[in-house]
Amino acid sequence: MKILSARQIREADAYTIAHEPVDSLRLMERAAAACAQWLMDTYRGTARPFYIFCGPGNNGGDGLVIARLLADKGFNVQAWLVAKGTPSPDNLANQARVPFLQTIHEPGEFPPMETPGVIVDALFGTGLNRPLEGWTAAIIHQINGQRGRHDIVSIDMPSGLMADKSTKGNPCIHARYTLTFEYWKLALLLPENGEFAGETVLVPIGLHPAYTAAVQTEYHLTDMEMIRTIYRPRDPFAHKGTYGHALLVAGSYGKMGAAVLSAKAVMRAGAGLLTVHVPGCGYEIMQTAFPEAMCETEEQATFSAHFDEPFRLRRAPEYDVIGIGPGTGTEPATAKALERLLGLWQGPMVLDADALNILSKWPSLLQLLPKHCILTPHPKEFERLFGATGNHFERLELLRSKAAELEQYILLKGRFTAMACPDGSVFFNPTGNPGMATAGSGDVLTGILTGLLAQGYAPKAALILGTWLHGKAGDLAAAVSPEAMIASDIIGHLANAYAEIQQ
Ligand SMILES: NC(=O)C1=CN([C@@H]2O[C@H](COP(=O)(O)OP(=O)(O)OC[C@H]3O[C@@H](n4cnc5c(N)ncnc54)[C@H](OP(=O)(O)O)[C@@H]3O)[C@@H](O)[C@H]2O)[C@H](O)CC1
Ligand SMILES: [K+]
Repeated sequence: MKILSARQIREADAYTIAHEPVDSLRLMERAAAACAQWLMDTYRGTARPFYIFCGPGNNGGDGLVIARLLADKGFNVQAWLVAKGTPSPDNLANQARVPFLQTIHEPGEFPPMETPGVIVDALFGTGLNRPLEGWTAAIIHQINGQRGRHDIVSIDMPSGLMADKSTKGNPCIHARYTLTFEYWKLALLLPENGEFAGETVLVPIGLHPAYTAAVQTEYHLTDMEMIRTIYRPRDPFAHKGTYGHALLVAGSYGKMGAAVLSAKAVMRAGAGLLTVHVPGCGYEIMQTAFPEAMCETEEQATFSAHFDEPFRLRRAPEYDVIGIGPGTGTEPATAKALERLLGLWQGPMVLDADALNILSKWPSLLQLLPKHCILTPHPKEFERLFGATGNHFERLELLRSKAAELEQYILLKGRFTAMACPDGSVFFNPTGNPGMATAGSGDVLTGILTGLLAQGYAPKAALILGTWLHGKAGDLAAAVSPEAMIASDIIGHLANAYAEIQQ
């Protein structure tokens, strides 16, 4: 699913009006009707009144139409025009059709709204072109002050957020729900805005599909159609060699759990064969905890500078992919081992956790990486690798530029994990939940990605499919209890996540 900028959304709007028998007033009617329907479906039977705040532009116009449609259906509705600036023509036309419309001229006129109800925020949408200040900012603060008593539902965007620029630190509505039209907006996917958007609901309003098909965008949200295109069903004549041989380098004294979790995920993702390379202290743990994996060891409790000996150059061609990092530690000897490994190996690779921490301690190693590896930092690891940024739009830009410059796939973990590709495109992943913020969750993702690469998925396909599977399995695990779920539960639900693709 493409993510469009505010400018592209305006173009989609204009294209639809030019190529369909629909004018802008009717398009507003369509959008508002979809919102009114959602509000009725969600709040029917609650007897909650609707308090609708309308701005001067077309977002306010949507609010006016919503007010009329809800009132026509017999709901208890009050609507206010927050009057500043010249209204748009479609806004003006709809003002005349809401006889109960009142006007707020200054913050002192903010209404009492005694009965707990639903505040509809239709102040500003994708037309917001500068931060809110002065008395509009004061109205925003007053609405936010009502959060305990009323649900706040924002139309298209929480007022105060710009669709594709940072508004960090500026006044913004804190919505419980955001009903956004037709396309996801970049701002709704970035963590700095998570507290404002609440739960985002995508509301189709019938914009012309030809525009969407043709428009070029760097940003995408993974959807089921994409996942079904990537997923390859198994060949009935397959044998274990068909699905590749992965090498996982993981674990150290006290951190063998990371290696075990990651190893299980490699196999559950579908790899044919797995060898796990662990320090000697982990041999029995690995063989006992996960007999499906082969295990090779070295003497030390961490990886030694002689890592290339057990790994052995002559054996390198046996492997289809190497996953490295979970629980390895960042001892200088382990860094040396990674350096040697990079001298031996130029195939597919996943680098996570301590492998990334080693890269940030010794950045020259970044240049030794084979092209098109997958790097999976969480925000702190990302910052250690590439530096801090002022806001999450800047961080996204840094992610994109580093993926292009280094010719690597870089996955930045978050609610909507962002996956940057060397060609400049970025895919956001919609699956996952806060229950996955639990120890070992990242080790499982490393295993899944390694397992998919082993099977011959290209890095971009493995990245998009693997991240989706990880989040989906997490969602299935969290369905029982997000608090009680642990990383092993994600592995336990991978089969069901695959089953969702096949439905
Ligand atoms: N996507 C679609 O196809 C459809 C979208 N709809 C709705 O339309 C809005 C976008 O409407 P638009 O009129 O372009 O913009 P807004 O309503 O969001 O805001 C414009 C008005 O706000 C003023 N403005 C902008 N920034 C500020 C600010 N910081 N402080 C105060 N006022 C501000 C602006 O005034 P100017 O002074 O800049 O001229 C405008 O008055 C979209 O979000 C949807 O809700 C359609 O209804 C259906 C199709
Ligand atoms: K809004």
